[in-house]
Amino acid sequence: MLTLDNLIIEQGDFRLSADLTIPAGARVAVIGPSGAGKSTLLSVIAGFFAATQGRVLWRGEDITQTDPGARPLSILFQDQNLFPHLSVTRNLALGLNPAGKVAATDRTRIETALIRAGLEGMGARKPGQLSGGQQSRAALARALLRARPMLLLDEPFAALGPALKAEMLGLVAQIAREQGTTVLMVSHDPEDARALCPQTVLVADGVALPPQDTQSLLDHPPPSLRAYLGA
Ligand SMILES: Nc1ncnc2c1ncn2[C@@H]1O[C@H](COP(=O)(O)OP(=O)(O)OP(=O)(O)O)[C@@H](O)[C@H]1O
Repeated sequence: MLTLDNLIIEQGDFRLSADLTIPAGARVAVIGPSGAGKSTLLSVIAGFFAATQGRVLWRGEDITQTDPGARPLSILFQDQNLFPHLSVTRNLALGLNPAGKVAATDRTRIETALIRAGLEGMGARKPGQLSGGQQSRAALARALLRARPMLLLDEPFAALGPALKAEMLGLVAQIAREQGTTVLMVSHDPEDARALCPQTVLVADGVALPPQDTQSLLDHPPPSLRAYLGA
């Protein structure tokens, strides 16, 4: 269970509050107007940005001051996921061990993760030698390998075509089911939310609301969401 306990997040004039709980193993979309604070909220959970007030708890344990690398989560962005100068295998190895040494047992696990992500035999390539979709797969393979309890997704598949995006979302859902992962996914596409996330956190008007049913939220959007959806 992820708890955001009376969080106040401030950034210049921007202010966002969040007081909510996400059950362990839930798949939750984070949607709301541009600039509402979705990415900032994920940054606070990941530990890249400190809230002004309040606490972040995982399974009741206060992780507010925990270093990003020691938090029980992986995060995927639209870009900046892979180190361009390292091979795919070494990029994945960094997910297992920050020193990046590839032990023999790790090699087997890495190859298995690559196969799962549809990248068999591509471990020696640099990210620049992969297509955009293959780079997304490699980043997802690294998250799969890390097997952290939480997966934060910040529009990671936005640049992909519809078929590839659907495939990647399917892979996320499969991994999340198998590993019992709690998924929080920022998306600008309501259909992504419907496809992957039964629950949604609406971020609008300075507040991140507790998760609510995705279907009924999108079918009956409040005014703050209606304008954004163009509904
Ligand atoms: N470094 C910064 N200093 C001050 N304000 C910032 C900074 N970075 C972002 N902001 C502001 O914080 C607010 C939240 O930004 P954030 O990127 O979290 O929104 P978002 O909901 O993810 O937007 P989008 O959907 O457009 O990606 C915005 O109003 C933005 O202008």
